[in-house]
Amino acid sequence: MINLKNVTFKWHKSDSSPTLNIKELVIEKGEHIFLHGPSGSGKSTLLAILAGINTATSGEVSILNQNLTTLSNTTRDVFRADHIGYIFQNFNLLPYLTPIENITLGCEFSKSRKQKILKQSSNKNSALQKEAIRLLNALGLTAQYHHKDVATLSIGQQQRVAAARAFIGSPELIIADEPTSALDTNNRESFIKLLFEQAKLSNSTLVFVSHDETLKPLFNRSIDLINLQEQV
Ligand SMILES: Nc1ncnc2c1ncn2[C@@H]1O[C@H](COP(=O)(O)OP(=O)(O)OP(=O)(O)O)[C@@H](O)[C@H]1O
Repeated sequence: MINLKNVTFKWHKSDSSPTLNIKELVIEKGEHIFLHGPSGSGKSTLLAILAGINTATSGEVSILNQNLTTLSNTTRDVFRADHIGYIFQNFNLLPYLTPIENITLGCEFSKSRKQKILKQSSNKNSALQKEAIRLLNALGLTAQYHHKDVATLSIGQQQRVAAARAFIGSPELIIADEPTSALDTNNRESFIKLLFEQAKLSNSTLVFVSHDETLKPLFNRSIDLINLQEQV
């Protein structure tokens, strides 16, 4: 599913040492990975490389057998929209749209994700909306909030919208960057369990970043970025 070989990444050519220096990273389809490491160790940088938002300075980054380093920027953007759902640290939702609008809009960027939903539905007009509502309910946002502006929702509620947007159209890979940092421990665990349920339903691999090591036992495998990095 994910294969990294001899990957380095420098933010600037003049940097004396790379931010990332990873000899090998293999993640299998369906794994739920907990990625951790101290602040500044490069977790968000690595996620941006996996998502093709940034490109490796050297080495090979292969996702679903596609070497991202050989793709043009436009093709990489299409690849990301088709295969990757990203839950951002600050959610990146459009504040004056409703949860349903935010989620269905996410799907407009990928023909293949949209098609997956339309294929399973007899009513093509309402299929995307229905799927958005199913995901919001499954992720714990009750109907009374589905049509309110996202800006009026709490952080925990916005987080559920961001997760639903990532999952719509069942992308193969879900990347989550510290999405639980604003929640208390009980809510973190229950949110992660809901993420796992959706990941299972859509057969998605999950890479989840957090500082909070108490969450580690919930996952199949944890990766410490400090151990993964080659010392230079
Ligand atoms: N846009 C950028 N331009 C230049 N340097 C950057 C940029 N973003 C991050 N860095 C640097 O890359 C290093 C790794 O940052 P990154 O955000 O990946 O760490 P992190 O492990 O996700 O940290 P945190 O847990 O605090 O979110 C840091 O030294 C940071 O200063």
